[in-house]
Amino acid sequence: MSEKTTADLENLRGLIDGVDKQLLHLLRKRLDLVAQVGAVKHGAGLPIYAPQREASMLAKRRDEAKAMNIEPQLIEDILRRLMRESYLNEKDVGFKQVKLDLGHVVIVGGEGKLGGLFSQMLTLSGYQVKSLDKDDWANSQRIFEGAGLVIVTVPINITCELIAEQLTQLPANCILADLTSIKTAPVEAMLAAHSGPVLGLHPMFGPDVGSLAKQVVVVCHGRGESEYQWLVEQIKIWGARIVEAEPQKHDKAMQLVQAMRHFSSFVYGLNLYKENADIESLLQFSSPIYRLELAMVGRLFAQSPELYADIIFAQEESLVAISDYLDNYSQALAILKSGNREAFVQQFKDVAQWFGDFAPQFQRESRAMLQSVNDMKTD
Ligand SMILES: C=C(O[C@@H]1C=C(C(=O)O)C=C[C@H]1O)C(=O)O
Repeated sequence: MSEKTTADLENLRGLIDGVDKQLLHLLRKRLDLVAQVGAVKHGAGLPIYAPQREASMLAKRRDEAKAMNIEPQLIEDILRRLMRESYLNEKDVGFKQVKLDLGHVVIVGGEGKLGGLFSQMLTLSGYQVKSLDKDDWANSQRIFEGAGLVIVTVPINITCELIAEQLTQLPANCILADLTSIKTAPVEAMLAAHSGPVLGLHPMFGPDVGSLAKQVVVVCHGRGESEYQWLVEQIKIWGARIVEAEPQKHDKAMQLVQAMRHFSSFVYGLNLYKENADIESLLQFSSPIYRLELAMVGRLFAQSPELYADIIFAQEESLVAISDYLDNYSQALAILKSGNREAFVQQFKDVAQWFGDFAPQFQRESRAMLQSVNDMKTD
């Protein structure tokens, strides 16, 4: 059945359609300007992401919106979405090549998704990239000859063994790097296998990001920083933020951020499966936050089980973090079973106090996310 309407309504809708078309023309104009910005940045070697320019632009537009009686958050939302588009469009122009006399790059595991992304970014920056995968080891000698950078991005459980067995004969000045999501053991293995420059990298994002703008790449220094400083600069030009970390400190954080978090998402999914939950009807009854949570858990199961097994099994110490979680769950459940509402409320307050200013900050951030979850609804 078609929706009801009136002549007046249709008239107004015609006018709105006209305004929306004008918006489209303005968007085209903005995208063309951004493409020019991309070309200029490419020439000048400037990063794709300019946070200060963004902040000052947003502040001005918010003020102007207020003066025009427009909700400032409306223009901010629109501009942030447009800026995301800008990063993708700027990327297509390519990036300045920081190191001109490198020789070629070899990506060990280049057929993997993350390897593919780095291969694309390096190619867009003018480097010659060769991929080395399972079937290519017979030719590895030839592929490594003249290489200026070798990036290892293979499953965690074979990374150290592969480095120790296959990467001992690299050219002396070649930089050896890895993208593994743990850092202590791979960096040690690289330092032992190769006498040249070594660094550990951990991109804190999945291969489906589209652009590296605002994404974080962790850098663990190994040896010969001055030799690989250009690579760090190159990654910054792609728009990423660099966070330097000691490998041990990084790995400790991963026990909570990755192993424990992914494991609890896994159990959440496992529980829905065992309860034979009806996702369709759960979604119908779900508030936006529940939908977001379900999306976060559900997306895990759209990915590779091996990848998550690798991440969760990577560090034995993660078992402690995961067992602690289970203990805390049991203790909280005991409070619930005992019907001690007071104790629950007290613990809630303790945790809230510990979160401090982060709690209201997370509430603000999630409000915007929840609103866009709601915007996505179509029926
Ligand atoms: C267009 C630029 O690049 C990026 C995109 C921006 C935009 O779309 O307005 C603003 C700043 C940059 O992060 C720029 O630097 O001006």
